[in-house]
Amino acid sequence: MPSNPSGRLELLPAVDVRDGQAVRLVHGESGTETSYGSPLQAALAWQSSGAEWLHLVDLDAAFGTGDNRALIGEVTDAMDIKVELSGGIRDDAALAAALATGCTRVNLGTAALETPEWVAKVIAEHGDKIAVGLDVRGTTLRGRGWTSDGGDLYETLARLDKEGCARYVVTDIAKDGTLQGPNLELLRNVCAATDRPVVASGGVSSLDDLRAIAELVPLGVEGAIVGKALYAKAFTLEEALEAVAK
Ligand SMILES: O=C(O)c1ccccc1NCC(=O)[C@H](O)[C@H](O)COP(=O)(O)O
Repeated sequence: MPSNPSGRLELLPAVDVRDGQAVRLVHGESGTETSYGSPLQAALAWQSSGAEWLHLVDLDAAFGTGDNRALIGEVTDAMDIKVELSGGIRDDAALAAALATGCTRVNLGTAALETPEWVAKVIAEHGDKIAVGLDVRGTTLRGRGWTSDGGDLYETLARLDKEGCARYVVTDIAKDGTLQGPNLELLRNVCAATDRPVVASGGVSSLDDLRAIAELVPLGVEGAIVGKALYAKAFTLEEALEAVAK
């Protein structure tokens, strides 16, 4: 089901923060960081290039190596555009801190695997301010910064659908940060299994990749997160927005 009335694929440039720096990882693995400097400067650059969304990740919170909460708050505060916050949001305190930044929505990952009752409760309380990140290797979900196994993708999806989850952010970890192209088959399969909108994440390498994801909008893909390709200057955000404009 198309969720985006414009029929246009939304783009979410990513700023992943580790130890106060904007970084990119390969396969989401700690220790594979390439640093790209100030998260605030990166976010402001995407905003001035015309982004409607920012996908902002606290990698330290995701890996359990601390957090960048103050910096994440500063970046979110500086944005006039919509912000999706991800990374380590696993309890009431972290969720309250994330929502208090004024972000548009938060992305829960590990919690959906380890504390499903809590996730059902916050979905009921906060509706579409909550998305769930389905981070997979094959069809096995991964949690804790993608370091622990968390069950079957489609069983979890069916449970979350029943609980009223508004939206899913689907990442093929094997593709993430590799510039190898998105997993279009996975996106098609997830769209076939749920009527909720899907945000695609991981692997985008070219404008043709974005055009291929945009072809899936009628199936239910609403947006695409773009990280490494923008930092590696494979294309500009302006070119990306133009490529998916209807
Ligand atoms: O989102 C998370 O919580 C997360 C946790 C642990 C490792 C990575 C995590 N997110 C990574 C991203 O969301 C990337 O920014 C996104 O998939 C972009 O990928 P790419 O375009 O391949 O750089």
